[in-house]
Amino acid sequence: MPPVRVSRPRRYLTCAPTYFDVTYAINPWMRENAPVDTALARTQWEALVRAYREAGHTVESAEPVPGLPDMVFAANAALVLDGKVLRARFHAEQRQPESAAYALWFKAAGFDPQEPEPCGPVCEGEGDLVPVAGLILAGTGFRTTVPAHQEAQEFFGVPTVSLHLTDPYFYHLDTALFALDDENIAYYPEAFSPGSREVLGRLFPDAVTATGDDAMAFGLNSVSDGRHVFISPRATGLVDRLAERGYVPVPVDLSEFHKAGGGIKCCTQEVRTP
Ligand SMILES: NC(=[NH2+])NCCC[C@H](N)C(=O)O
Repeated sequence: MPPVRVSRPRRYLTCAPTYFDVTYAINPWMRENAPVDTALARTQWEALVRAYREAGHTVESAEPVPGLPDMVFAANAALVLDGKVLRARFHAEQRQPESAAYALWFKAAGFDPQEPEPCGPVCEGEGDLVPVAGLILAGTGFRTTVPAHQEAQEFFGVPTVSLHLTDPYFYHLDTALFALDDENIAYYPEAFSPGSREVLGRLFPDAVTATGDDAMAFGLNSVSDGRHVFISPRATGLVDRLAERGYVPVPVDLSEFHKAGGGIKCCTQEVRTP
């Protein structure tokens, strides 16, 4: 019998897809996909918010800004740990204004977000920084750079572990790995360099690993509250493996957002307060 998994209530920051679209291409998904169905995107995003609330979580929203079609991907705007907000410095020029737009929400919500140095290293928030097991797993290769991992370590006083991503379809760490709970992760080993794979194997010998099909279906871009795993229903193999381990998969299909290279986790920033 798998263990009974226990959820912890979470606070999630999102941004409505009012201006969501694919108008430029900064990852391979954005080059290959048909136009976005805006009405369907809205319906899918509302289903995600509903699923979070039904599981007992708090969902808040930053004000969407016209001309920022990727602002719906709230995960990238910052990393919040212990109430401390490390703001993003985006790689793509088109996304750079999002950092300040989200800072307005953080200030209004009573946080004191740090002011990122204009010429500092690229850091795409929770897209590449995943807190778990007393560490921050930190992705690099396409967006966030290693100096930003060091910056995060200094800022939070939490050890960072740099992991190298090698496949452009998995350009953010959160497209290839997610935290199942405070101790364990699920990931797609082939998205990482051989050395980083070995590191993950040593740190998480009990991890759930996913296949290429599950990963391409955005199965690793999931959100877990420790019990419920909000996951793409297209990642069928991973859904089954999680259920075998005692997690409760909650299917939410964000197919319209896949066209921009994003899924459930990308649309969700976890606001961790003490
Ligand atoms: N956390 C994420 N993986 N977010 C997805 C971001 C998608 C966005 N179009 C980009 O390429 O930047």
